[in-house]
Formats: sequence, C-alpha cells, structure tokens
Amino acid sequence: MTVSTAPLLSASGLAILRGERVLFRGIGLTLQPGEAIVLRGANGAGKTTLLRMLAGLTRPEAGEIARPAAHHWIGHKEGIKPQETPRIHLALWAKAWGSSASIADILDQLALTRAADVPGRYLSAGQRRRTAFARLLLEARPLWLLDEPYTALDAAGKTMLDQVISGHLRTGGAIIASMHDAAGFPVTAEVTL
Ligand SMILES: Nc1ncnc2c1ncn2[C@@H]1O[C@H](COP(=O)(O)OP(=O)(O)OP(=O)(O)O)[C@@H](O)[C@H]1O
Repeated sequence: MTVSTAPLLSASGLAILRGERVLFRGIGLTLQPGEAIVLRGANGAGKTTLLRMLAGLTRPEAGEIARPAAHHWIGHKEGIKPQETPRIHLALWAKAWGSSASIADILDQLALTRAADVPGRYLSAGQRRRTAFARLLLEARPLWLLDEPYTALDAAGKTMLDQVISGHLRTGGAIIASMHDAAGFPVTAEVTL
C-alpha cells in the first residue's frame, strides 16, 4: 500500500433523524493515514449509524462525506452464511475482489486453521468474528471501518487483532472504530456522540 498524506476520509456537518428525534448533528472528522479514530457514546447514541454513514450504507440527513480511499467495512453482522466455512467464505471474497492472497496463511494468522472447514452455523461467535477480520487481509485497503471490533474476542483474539491493526496503521492505513472499551487500542482521536 502506498503511504500518502492526503486525508483518507473527511466528513462535516453530518446529521441524522431517527423517528422524530435528531440522533446527532454537526458531526465532522478528518482521518489521515496512520490515524485511529474511536467513536464513543452510550448504547443507542448512534455509533453504528455514523459508521454506516461513513461506509456509504446510510444516507445522512445533512452534511458531506469525502472518502477517496478504498475501505473495508466490518459491521456487527459478519455476513457468513450458515453453510459457508471460513475457507469458503474467504475464497468467495478473494474471487470477488480478484485477490491472490494466500487463504491458508490468513487462516493461520487469525488462528482459524482448525475451524477452517467448519460450517458457519457451527462456528463460535469469536470464530465468526475472526473470519470477518480475515477479510481485511485479503485485499489491502487504506480505510477500515469497524463496528465494535473486540466484541466476542478472547484475550488471544484481542492480541491478534491489535497486531493486525498496528500493522495496518504502520503501513499508512487508518481506522474508525466504534468502541465502549478502547483499552489497548491505539487511539489518535475520539468522537463522542
Ligand atoms: N433504520 C433505523 N430506523 C429507525 N431507527 C433506527 C434505525 N437504525 C438505528 N435506529 C435507532 O437509532 C439509534 C442509534 O442506533 P445505533 O445502532 O447507531 O446506536 P449505537 O450507538 O451503535 O448503539 P450500541 O452501543 O447499543 O451498539 C437507536 O435508538 C436505534 O434504535
């Protein structure tokens, strides 16, 4: 991935209504290569909604988003079908993206080798989460948008994810993540809703 100094994402004046209520308004942020912004706020404050907006999945009521960089989005739902094993899931995405990355190496890095051929319906919550994160390594994309990335991960999983995240930031990537507990996460700025 080429390291650049242009913002990977910038947003200003974002607002959204939910029902009769203004969930948030006037939200702006700029994300440079190597930065990690954490979205904070109580349950229901709008963190997932804002992340979806930044990913282009939800339209803002007001405001602008410029997202010149390619991004990966990992939401609450991992998107693994009941019959899909981690190996098949990654192979399908690799084909869709034209990725030639080694799926065996990625499965190994995410400690998924033993679960590689277990259908999605039988995977544990942590294994499903690891499978979703494995997608991040299939194709290098500068911007990662992660909704509660540590959810369901055990201590080893958190350490593994921290290593993946550090590597991404070191090579000029950037992250926006919603998080209730950011202990250990390399936060460069926070946005509180
Ligand atoms: N499509 C929708 N239509 C109506 N209301 C919605 C929709 N999506 C989210 N909401 C509401 O918007 C509010 C914010 O939801 P959101 O999931 O963004 O919060 P959050 O900060 O991520 O919460 P949590 O910490 O519990 O994950 C909630 O009250 C939710 O019910």
